[in-house]
Amino acid sequence: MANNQQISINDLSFTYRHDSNAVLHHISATAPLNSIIGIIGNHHAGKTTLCRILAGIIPNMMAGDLSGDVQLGPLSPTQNWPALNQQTGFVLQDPASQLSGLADTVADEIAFDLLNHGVANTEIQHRVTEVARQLQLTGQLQRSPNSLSGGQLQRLAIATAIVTKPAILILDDPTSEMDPQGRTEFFNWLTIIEKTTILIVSNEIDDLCEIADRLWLLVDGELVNQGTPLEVINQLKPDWQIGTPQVYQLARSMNWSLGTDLFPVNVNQLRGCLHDRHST
Ligand SMILES: Nc1ncnc2c1ncn2[C@@H]1O[C@H](COP(=O)(O)OP(=O)(O)OP(=O)(O)O)[C@@H](O)[C@H]1O
Repeated sequence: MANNQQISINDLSFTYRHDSNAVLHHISATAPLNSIIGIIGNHHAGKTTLCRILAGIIPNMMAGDLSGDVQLGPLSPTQNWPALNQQTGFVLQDPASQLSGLADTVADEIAFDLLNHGVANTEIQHRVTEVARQLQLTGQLQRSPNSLSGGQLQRLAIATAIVTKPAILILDDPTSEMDPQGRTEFFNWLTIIEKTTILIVSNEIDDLCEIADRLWLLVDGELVNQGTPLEVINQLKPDWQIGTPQVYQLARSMNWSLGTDLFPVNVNQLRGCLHDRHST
């Protein structure tokens, strides 16, 4: 039975039009709304395809053979896409491709969707200023989007996605062009967004293990595991070829396990583990 408080994917399979092989095979997964879900996997595992389905781009804008069921709370990408679309911000792998191309300045680009929604001017200015501050674009507001660096473009794409305050944020590899400091700041910032369900594809396994409530692990189009980062990283199989966080590598090499025989995957867990060792 559908649960209005969770994301649930039930026996989802998908094949792109004109292809004979399925990209996603019988995927079933759940997670609570308002949590952070990291989607990880090997090369061409189907992570982007899953994001497109969650955002409703498949099947509403890209065709193919889709079976199974997807619910994001009360809404479904196949049955209630207009309503879901209104509540969803999506950041594509290629940030430039999601900009309007019509705005002269970064400020206008961020304001674009708000203008289309008929939001009042004072509110638009307030939100643009706030989002630019959060994403460190304040100094770029009067520049042309065409003049931005790759990392700044990614931040602009994120700004345009969050300025409408979506309840669901789907981020497909949003930090690939950011420098390490910008990336860490971005991941930290995700944890302070309230009342938002965040689904994020990323190869930055260290950062994901710091912030994600759950990980979904895709290998060759199959969901091979889901759970907390602690569970999923400790249950990796070598032939899946998934990178592990540095904390985990260090803890394994030093044999610093948590009481449960699991090795820590983030700094807090490592701290707890070292504290327990010193106090026994
Ligand atoms: N628009 C499309 N039409 C046909 N096939 C596609 C399309 N987009 C992706 N594919 C194929 O689907 C498979 C999964 O691709 P997808 O981009 O979803 O995986 P991914 O895990 O995000 O990949 P990456 O590791 O490159 O980020 C690949 O074989 C890819 O070639």
